[in-house]
Amino acid sequence: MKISKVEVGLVEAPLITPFKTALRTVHSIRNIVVFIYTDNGLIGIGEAAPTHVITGETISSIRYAIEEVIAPAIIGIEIDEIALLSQRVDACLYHNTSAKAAVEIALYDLWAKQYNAPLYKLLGGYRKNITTDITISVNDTDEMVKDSIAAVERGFSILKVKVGKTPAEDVERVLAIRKAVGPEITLRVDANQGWTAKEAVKIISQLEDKGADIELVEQPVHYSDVKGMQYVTSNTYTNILADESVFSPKQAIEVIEKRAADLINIKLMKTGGISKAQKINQIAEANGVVCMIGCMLETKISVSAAAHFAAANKNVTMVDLDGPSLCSEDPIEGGPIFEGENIQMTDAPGIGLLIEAYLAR
Ligand SMILES: C[C@H](N)C(=O)N[C@H](CCC(=O)O)C(=O)O
Ligand SMILES: [Mg+2]
Repeated sequence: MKISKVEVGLVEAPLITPFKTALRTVHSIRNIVVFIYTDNGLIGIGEAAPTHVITGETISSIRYAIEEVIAPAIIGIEIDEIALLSQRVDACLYHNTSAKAAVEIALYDLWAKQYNAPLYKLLGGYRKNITTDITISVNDTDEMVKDSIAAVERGFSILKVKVGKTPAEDVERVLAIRKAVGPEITLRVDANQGWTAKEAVKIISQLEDKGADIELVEQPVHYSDVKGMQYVTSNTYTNILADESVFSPKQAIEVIEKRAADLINIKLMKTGGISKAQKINQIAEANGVVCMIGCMLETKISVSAAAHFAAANKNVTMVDLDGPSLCSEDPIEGGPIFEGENIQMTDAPGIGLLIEAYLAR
């Protein structure tokens, strides 16, 4: 079963409310979708999010990378040579991790379909259900409190609170949300690189002292400031989660060796797909570091692949796969079932999406 054709298109989905972080504001999702065909008629699907502020990629760069560079490197190869295919995708160009992820997701979708098995079972099959958090965009405190209450009313028990845009107001923001949602709700805080190391220590210490009861703080400082993150990690009690600082297995090793963070956020759009995500998770697990699976602004296509990766791996204990929950419409049917905070795996082959129905629309 050989790869015969690679096609690239667009997938669009409106967001319920604008998505705002310290890095950007987005009003609707517009991502690349990739279809990979085999000579016996199977189709694999993948998706790439153009998160230029984090991966440096745009719609045009992803399209070019897939059509002009990655596709020629994989056409004609047998789908069961999955390690060779991953190596080809990785080696044919530098960086461009989301473009690589879209292709690798489609390849793994095909690989599992070939065995008529759901991908999460072939990757390890550790669990059938996972629980995602939901993002609260950074806004004025009152709006964030309102959004947090609405998220809890939708059934979410874990909130990922975005901060870092106006650091002087961040303690007030988080404390107001804690007061509004009560002690039972888990709060994660994501600064998206918005603080300096000293600011981070001051803000996190105040949150600790004032009883905000935060589960973790994600990427407090600039992605390249590994020493700064180490300073934050060693001068606070709260768990620090590395996000933008870890794209590759090598960066994971550096962060772990330097004790620059307590936890690692793995995203397929940063790793270039599933094979490197597996490697980072194994490195982390061997060093006693647990991982989060995260996403960019992604639809159910690539988030489904991330859910399969998370369900497969015991060491992935935290889930931030809220892309579909942030959208007012689902672009595609099938795949894992997203119901509020619960994501339930199914036995459908591959990542489980109904590609033919999507293409026929
Ligand atoms: C969507 C997800 N919950 C999230 O917050 N991801 C961000 C980056 C997303 C983006 O800017 O597209 C993160 O974890 O930093
Ligand atoms: Mg983050």
